[in-house]
Amino acid sequence: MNNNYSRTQFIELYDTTLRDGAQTKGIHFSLSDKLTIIDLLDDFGIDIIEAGWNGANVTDTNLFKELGRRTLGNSRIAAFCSTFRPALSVDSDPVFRAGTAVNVPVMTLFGKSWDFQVREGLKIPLEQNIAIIAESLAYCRRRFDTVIFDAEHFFDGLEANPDYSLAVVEAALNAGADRIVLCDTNGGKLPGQIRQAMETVRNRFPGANFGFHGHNDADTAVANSLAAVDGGALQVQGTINGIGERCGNTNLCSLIPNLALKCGYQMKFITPNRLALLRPLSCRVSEVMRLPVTENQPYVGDNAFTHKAGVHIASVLKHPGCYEHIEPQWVGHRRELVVSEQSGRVAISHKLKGMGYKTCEEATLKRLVEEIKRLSSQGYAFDRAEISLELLIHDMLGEQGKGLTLEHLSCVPLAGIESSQLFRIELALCFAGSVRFRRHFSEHPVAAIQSMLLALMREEWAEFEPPRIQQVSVEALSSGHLRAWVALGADKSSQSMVVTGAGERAAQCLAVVESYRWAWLNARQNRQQSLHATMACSA
Ligand SMILES: CC(=O)SCCNC(=O)CCNC(=O)[C@H](O)C(C)(C)COP(=O)(O)OP(=O)(O)OC[C@H]1O[C@@H](n2cnc3c(N)ncnc32)[C@H](O)[C@@H]1OP(=O)(O)O
Ligand SMILES: CC(=O)C(=O)O
Repeated sequence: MNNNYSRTQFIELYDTTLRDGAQTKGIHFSLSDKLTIIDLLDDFGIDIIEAGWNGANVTDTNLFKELGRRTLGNSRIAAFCSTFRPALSVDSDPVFRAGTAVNVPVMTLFGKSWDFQVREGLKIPLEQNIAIIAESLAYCRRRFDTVIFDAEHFFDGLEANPDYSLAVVEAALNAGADRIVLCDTNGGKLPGQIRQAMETVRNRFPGANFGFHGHNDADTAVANSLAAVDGGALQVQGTINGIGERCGNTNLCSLIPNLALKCGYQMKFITPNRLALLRPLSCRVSEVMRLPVTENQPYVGDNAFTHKAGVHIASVLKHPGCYEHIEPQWVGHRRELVVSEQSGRVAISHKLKGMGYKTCEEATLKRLVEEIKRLSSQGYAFDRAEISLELLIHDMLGEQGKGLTLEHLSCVPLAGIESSQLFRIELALCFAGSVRFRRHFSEHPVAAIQSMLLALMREEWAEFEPPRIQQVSVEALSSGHLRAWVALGADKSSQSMVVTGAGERAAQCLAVVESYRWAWLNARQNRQQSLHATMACSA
């Protein structure tokens, strides 16, 4: 494995998490969410952060007011807006006027570069669209340090009517655009097509600066971005975790390490130390978006360096390079080896060592492997249930009764959230004195409790009593109380428990969790596990 930072060319990173990312179904940024993400991107070392569209919604309007007063350490802020609308003018289009009335260094305008879109979307003559683009860009040229033109649907346009698409690019360059960003707006292109198109524009406009904006509808956005860079694009646009309209945008969490580690491109701020902030960045942005990072997401997902197959684990323990393409710490991740029905003796022996067992006889090891496979065939899943696995191992090695302790639980309203509807809930479970399970949830209390209960069920409990946990739901009552159901039996109605929490919101959360603890104790009484809770509520 080679950590290869060798090329001298700088690639400019343009993040559109807060603009194209905000176009994702289910994602809604508040003002403080946007400010938090801007700080994270700035610390990480993104060159340009597209913050939103002034005037398009209240949050963005307030955001640009706030941004006008701030300075960032590394990044420059871009505002996004369309060219003025055909029936209006630079002076009379209120959307264009508001969109460009911002105190930021970079202005990005998007315009049509596909004749079909001009005819069908704008319903105007092709020449008029070119005039609108030129005039809108010239207006911005006089007001901003950097002006970027996003040529929407450029690749579709180049295929359909190359003369027209290239004429749009020429007009944008002549009007003073610093970068022409070629957009695969419908996200259907493949790397070979992007490479060829890049060659065409580079030959036609030598010396011009191009960028690439890719969508992931054919699952090729990252590959297309790499092809664009290889073809001469100096700027790449994308989002954290690949969010964005429809199937999303180029995932910067994959693209950045590919550019740095695989292709040897340099990015102004992305040193090896900064690259090691990639996974924390991805997780933190996810947390702000209240969406989990997809587990199998390359580089940053939970499973990116998780080994499950017995054969893989046996080799990785000899040399990680046998089944890893880079070292996890380069992107701020860690290696994980999990035990399951896919394990052999090596994986389980490794687990035993980690638990402090110095030796284990071959016959015992074999018995453990067989028992794990037997239980797995009944629906137990140990790869997500480390503590359950450890309880089983202790039992089988004659050390029953080692306690499982709920050590710490706190529920704190998140500072700086204007709605004050969000809580940060922290939960730590200790087993045999060391913390084995820790989770943070930053959510509305109802959602947070659901997540917490489901996580507990999935990871710590359900494996021992698979049929018994049927459903958990939490509901906010109009009285301000929370009501929780924990359905314990095969027949959901017969053993469900209803608990109503009272008091302050944080205390309500704790009341519900306490009720869950009660359910847990009842469900586990046959196993005689002890559960002690110390709860702290700092609300
Ligand atoms: C490729 C991309 O991802 S572009 C992303 C664009 N982002 C968004 O749309 C999110 C934010 N948008 C909004 O909040 C609203 O759409 C606004 C405030 C921008 C505009 O709202 P409205 O004025 O009510 O217009 P509406 O959204 O209904 O329609 C968009 C208008 O822009 C026009 N338009 C679209 N592209 C362009 C362009 N490149 N140049 C000029 N006008 C354009 C459309 O033709 C349409 O006008 P029409 O109905 O007269 O044909
Ligand atoms: C500009 C943009 O978001 C697109 O063309 O997809």
